[in-house]
Amino acid sequence: MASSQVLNFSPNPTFLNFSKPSLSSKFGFVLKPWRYPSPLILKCCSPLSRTVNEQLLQETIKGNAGDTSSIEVDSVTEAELKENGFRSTRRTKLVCTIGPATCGLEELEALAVGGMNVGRINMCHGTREWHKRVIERVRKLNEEKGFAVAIMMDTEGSEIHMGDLGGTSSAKAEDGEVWTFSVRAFDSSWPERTISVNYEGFAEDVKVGDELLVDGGMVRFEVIETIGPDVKCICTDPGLLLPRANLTFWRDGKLVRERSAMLPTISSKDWLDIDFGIAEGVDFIAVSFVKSTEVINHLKSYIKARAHNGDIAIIAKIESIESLKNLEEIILASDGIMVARGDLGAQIPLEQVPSAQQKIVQLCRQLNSPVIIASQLLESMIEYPTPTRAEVADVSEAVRQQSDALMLSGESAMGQYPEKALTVLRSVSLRMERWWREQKFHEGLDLPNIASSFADCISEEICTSAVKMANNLEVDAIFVYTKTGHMASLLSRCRPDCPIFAFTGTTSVRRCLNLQWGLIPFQLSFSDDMESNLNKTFSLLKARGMIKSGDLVVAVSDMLQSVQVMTVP
Ligand SMILES: Nc1ncnc2c1ncn2[C@@H]1O[C@H](COP(=O)(O)OP(=O)(O)OP(=O)(O)O)[C@@H](O)[C@H]1O
Ligand SMILES: CC(=O)C(=O)O
Ligand SMILES: [K+]
Ligand SMILES: [Mg+2]
Repeated sequence: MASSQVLNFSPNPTFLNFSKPSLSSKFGFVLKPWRYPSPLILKCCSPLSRTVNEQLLQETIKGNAGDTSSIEVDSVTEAELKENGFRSTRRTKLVCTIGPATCGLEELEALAVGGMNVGRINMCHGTREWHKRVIERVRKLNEEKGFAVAIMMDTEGSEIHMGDLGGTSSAKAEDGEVWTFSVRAFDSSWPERTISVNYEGFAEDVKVGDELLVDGGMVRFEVIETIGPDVKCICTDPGLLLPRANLTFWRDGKLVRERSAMLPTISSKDWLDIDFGIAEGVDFIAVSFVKSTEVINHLKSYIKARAHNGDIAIIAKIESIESLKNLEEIILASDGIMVARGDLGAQIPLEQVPSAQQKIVQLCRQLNSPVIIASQLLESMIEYPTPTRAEVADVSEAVRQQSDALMLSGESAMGQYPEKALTVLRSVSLRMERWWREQKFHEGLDLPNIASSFADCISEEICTSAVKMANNLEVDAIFVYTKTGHMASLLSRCRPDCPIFAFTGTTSVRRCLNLQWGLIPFQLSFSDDMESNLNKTFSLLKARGMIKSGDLVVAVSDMLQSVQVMTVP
C-alpha cells in the first residue's frame, strides 16, 4: 500500500485536513493539519474563455481510451526519463517547420527523435497534396514508432506578399538595380527582374518615393515610377529575394496600411486550407496576422460545427500593430499565442521586438495561455552547422522567460542542418532550465487569479498549492489526472521545479498538452477513484522503468479536486 496524504476539496469546505497524517518516508516529519482559507473568500477576476469543451468531456466520460490497462507516452520522453531521471527532462517544447529539407519519412523521424513536439506546416508554401503527405507521414511515425508529434497548420493570411518568382527558389537583388513589382499575373513568359504581388490595390496604393521592404528589410527598394499595374523600384539595400516574401511599404518613416489593412485576416484560400486542416485532423491552427478577437471567435465556432473527432486549438499569431493593441483580448479568446517575430519586426521598429516579446510572454503566463517564440532563432544555421553566440543568447533568453515553446522556421524547412539546429534548441533549453532551477527564480513569483467560476477558483487554488508543496518538499514529479487538460495547464502556469505527468484519456488533449511548458502527456484511461488510479499508474510506470520505489509524487485530480502526497511503493 502506498503511503498517502490526501487533501480533498469539496465545493464548500471551511477547512481541510490531511486525512492520513502519516510520516513522509522521504522527509521523516509529520505534516500538520492546516487551515485552508474558505474558498468563499477567493476572488474571482476577469472572465476567461477557457471553458470546458463539452464534446470532449462527453467523449472522455464515455471512456474512449480503449484498453484500460495500458499507458502511452511518447518513446522519446520515455527514453529521456529513463536515462536522465525526472528532474532533467526538458520543460521547453520544440516546434519545427516542415519543408523540403525535412518532409521525408527519415528526416521526420530524425526530428521526432531529436525532440520535436510539434511539426508546423506553412500553407504559404507547397500544395495541399504536399502537406497531406507530410501529415500522413507524421501520423504513421507516431503510430509505428511511438512518437506523439502534434501537427500545427499555419494559414497564409492575406497580407501583401510576393509571388512565386517564376519557379526559381531565390533571386538576388543588387544595389542600384531596377525591379518591377507588378499586380499582373504571369504564366510562362516571365520578364526579367519582375516580381508579382498578390494584392490588387498595390499599384494604386504606393507613391513615388515610398520605401518598399521585403521581409521586414532583408531587401529594400525605393519606388521610382508607377505605370498602370507595374511599379518600378530601385534597389537600395541588396539581398536575397525568397518566394512569397512579405512586403510592406513605408512613407515618411511610417508603415502605410490604408486599404491593405482592410484585407480579411482569413482569406478565401485560407478557408479552404482550414477545411483541409479539419479534414486531416490537425491539432493546432495558427492564424496569421490576427488583428482582433472576432476572427478567432468566428473560426472557433466554424471548427466546433465541423470538427467531429476532437478539438483543434487556435493559435493567434502576434505579428501586426493591431494585434499588439488588442493583445489581452486576443490572448483570452485564443488557445495559444505565437510571437511571430519575422513579420512583427517588419511592422514595428526592430529594437522594439525584444520588449514586445517580453510583454507578450508575461501576459500569456498571467492569463494562462501557451506561448511560442518564433523566427530567426538560429537563422545562420540555415547555412552553417554552428549557431552564432548571439543566436544562442536569443534562444537562452526565450527559455529564461519561460516561454512554452521555441520554433524553427527556415532552419528546419529548407536549411542544411535541421537536426543540428534542433539539437542546439534542446541543449540550450536544458542548460538554461537547470540554471533557472539552481537560482531558485520561482520564489516570490505572484500570479493573478484568473478563474471565472467558483469551480475554476478551486482548481486554481489546488494547483497553486500543489506546486508550492511540490517545490517545498522537493518531490520528483507532479501527477495530474485531467479530462480536459485545464488542471494540467494551471500546473504548468506555475512553472514548478519538477516535471508534470499529465494523464488524460483523450488523444487530442494529449497532443495539445505537447505545447505546454513542463507537461509530459500520457494517455491513460482512469476512473473517479484516485486510490486505484494512483496504484494503477505506479504499477504501469514501474513496469516501464519510468519511476521507482521511494520516488515522491504530488498527485492532483480534476474529478475530485484533490491533492495527495505519495511515496511510490
Ligand atoms: N512547404 C514548403 N515548401 C517549400 N518551402 C518551404 C515550405 N515551408 C517553408 N519553406 C521555406 O522555408 C522558409 C521559412 O519558412 P517559414 O514557414 O518560417 O516562413 P515564411 O515564408 O518566412 O513566412 P511566415 O511569416 O508565414 O512564417 C520559407 O521562406 C520557404 O522558403
Ligand atoms: C512565424 C511568422 O509568421 C513570422 O515570424 O512572421
Ligand atoms: K504563414
Ligand atoms: Mg509571419
